[in-house]
Amino acid sequence: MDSPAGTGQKKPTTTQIGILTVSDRCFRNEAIDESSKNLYSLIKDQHLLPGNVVVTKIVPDDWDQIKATLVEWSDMRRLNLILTTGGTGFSPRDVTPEATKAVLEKEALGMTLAMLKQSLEVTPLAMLSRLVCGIRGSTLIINLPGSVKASEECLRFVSPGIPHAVDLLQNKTERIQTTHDALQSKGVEIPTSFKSGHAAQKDHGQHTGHHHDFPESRQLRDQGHHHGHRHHHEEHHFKHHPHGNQHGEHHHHTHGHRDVNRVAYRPRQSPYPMISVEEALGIVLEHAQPLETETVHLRECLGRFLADSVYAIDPLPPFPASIKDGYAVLAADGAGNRLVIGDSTAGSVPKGAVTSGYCMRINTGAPLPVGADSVVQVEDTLLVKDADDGRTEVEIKIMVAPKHGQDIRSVGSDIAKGEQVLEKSQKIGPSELGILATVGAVRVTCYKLPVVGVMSTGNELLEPDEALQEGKIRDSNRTALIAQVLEQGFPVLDLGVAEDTTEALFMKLKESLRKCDVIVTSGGVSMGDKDLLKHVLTDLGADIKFGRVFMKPGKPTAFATLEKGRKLFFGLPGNPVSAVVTCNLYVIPALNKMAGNLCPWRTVIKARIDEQVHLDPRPEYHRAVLTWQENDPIPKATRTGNQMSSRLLSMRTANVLLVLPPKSMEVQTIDSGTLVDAMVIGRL
Ligand SMILES: Nc1nc2c(c(=O)[nH]1)N[C@H]1C(S)=C(S)[C@@H](COP(=O)(O)OP(=O)(O)OC[C@H]3O[C@@H](n4cnc5c(N)ncnc54)[C@H](O)[C@@H]3O)O[C@H]1N2
Ligand code: MOO
Ligand SMILES: [Mg+2]
Repeated sequence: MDSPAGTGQKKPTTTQIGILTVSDRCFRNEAIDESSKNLYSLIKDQHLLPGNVVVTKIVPDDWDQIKATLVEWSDMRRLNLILTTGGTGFSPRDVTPEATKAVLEKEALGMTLAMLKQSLEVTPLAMLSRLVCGIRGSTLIINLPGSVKASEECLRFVSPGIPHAVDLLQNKTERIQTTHDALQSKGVEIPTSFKSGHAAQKDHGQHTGHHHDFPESRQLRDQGHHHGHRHHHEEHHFKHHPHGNQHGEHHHHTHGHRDVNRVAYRPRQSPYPMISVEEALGIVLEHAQPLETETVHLRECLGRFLADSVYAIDPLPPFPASIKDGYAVLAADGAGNRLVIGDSTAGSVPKGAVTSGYCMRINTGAPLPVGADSVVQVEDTLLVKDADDGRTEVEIKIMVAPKHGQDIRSVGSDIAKGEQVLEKSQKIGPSELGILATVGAVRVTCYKLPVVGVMSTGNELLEPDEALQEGKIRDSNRTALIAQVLEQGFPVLDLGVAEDTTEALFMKLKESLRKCDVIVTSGGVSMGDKDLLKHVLTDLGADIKFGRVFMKPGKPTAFATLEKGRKLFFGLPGNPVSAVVTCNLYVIPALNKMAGNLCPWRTVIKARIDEQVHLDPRPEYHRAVLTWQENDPIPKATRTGNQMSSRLLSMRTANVLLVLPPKSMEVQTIDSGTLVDAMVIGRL
């Protein structure tokens, strides 16, 4: 339903605005969405606000749809401003404020008050407006009333604060960078305190700009909001070009691309909103799509997922087969003596027919002879005489069940002709392979397996077979991650180690993208000045979906798609445990989904912790070993000692990750014996 409004291709640094109309009637086309049109015109034609309306949408007064759009526009489209109109009143269907609150990370009460205060001066009925304003990630969300008049009034009341708010929500670095460039463009000389080695190298070629780190003045700048003459510059600057000039051009913002070599400018706060594990996994699985299919020989498809259902051309058994070793008889003959007229052995076709008074010896799996309708197992017979003329007589000691077919597998009783024997998306294990063999399906259509490239990053890394050197450590992540992916049955490419330079990373990633469907790196995704991956990804045209997850270990995990979503990139944290844990949580489910597995989630079972655990402010994944006691169906979970994210020993023998909730005001510890969720990551 998104109608991309204002499709003029502006530079992406313009303030991006979305207008969300919440109205059952507009959604059902029973009313024209006048408010949205008016708001759009106020921004586009009357320039009430700087920026571009890049998307408008109408949703019904439905909590979920409002919420989903707000989340998508904030987290995925990363809009700077979302204006909702409608659904802020007292009628039963009015839920916009509630849906908005559900997605806000911080409320912006001042804006709400600004609108309500001035609205109340217009009419006391404004007290019935329940609108809400706030922040999600770096997006400002403002509820406006539904009517054209009230929504225009409120936008006018709140608009003076929006440009500044939007700017503050952008990464602070932009502010510092902007002020810095603005001052420089005004010819204000900024003291050069030092050129960092790398920067110097860079400067050497281009002599552009200076690489500075001026802690004291930056300190002033950081506090620039409250005092100091510099403030006026900033204030003046922002007033003058709040968001570039009227045409939305940007003079100073360098939103998209930051010069990562200006170490002093590295962000002080991550620009990536912290999202929950559930959201992160949801985003990963949304972008992990099943690959194309291919035909694979029976011998090569163990562990693969079927791309088509498989049917039986023939019935099984194809003939009525005996279940026992004994004698084929007519049930009607009941108990008594019989002359044996021959035998039917598996693999042969019996000659002759069984008639009343006669029987035929038969083996398990052998075809039932014509005329016979039951089999009596040899244990229920006696040899009467074995004449030397070959005429053998046996006594059938039991009454054969009146229903025909005793101890016979009728034609198709195991698999009927035309029956679906395997379903699309089913995983092919040993038994499924047997079924494929049964029906003669030796050429199997499966989903392709994603080719996974694993790369480590970091100047500190040595190969496992190298002796330690000053300041170096051995690379354990690549070995562990490759093994995890192999263990899941996916083809893996070892992409080696990229040292901490944008060039090295860029080249390696570009090269790897040609060969892999999925790239898994570890290291270089947190806040360090050598944590360059996220920048390089931007240069590669990646669409970074998230860069921080509210979890421990694994907080700085990054996920991106490349080549229009065809390739996935996982930037796992460098800490060895964080890398292995996040591979379990995000990479393995994604690979499974790409390989055609419709249930890619990890299995979570209940276990009882055997000691008191102190909770962390983040949801934590403790490594543990499950064991079963004879009298307790619930397994016991024993943790693997110190859970530091760097301590790979904590992964040793762990077969589950205990999913522990974050610490809260009410609960700081979990007592021994408590039932907790245990995500299965190893053999139980
Ligand atoms: N100022 C902040 N610093 C850090 C934060 C933060 O929020 N603010 N997050 C911390 C958390 S949490 C994690 S996790 C780590 C992740 O950092 P990176 O992903 O950038 O990883 P690196 O810095 O490259 O390395 C971290 C650590 O792991 C060692 N390492 C890296 N690669 C390997 C490998 N292949 N084999 C073995 N060991 C490896 C590396 O030497 C470091 O000791 O960031 C925290 N910092
Ligand atoms: O998130 Mo980190 O992996 O806790 O150390
Ligand atoms: Mg780091």
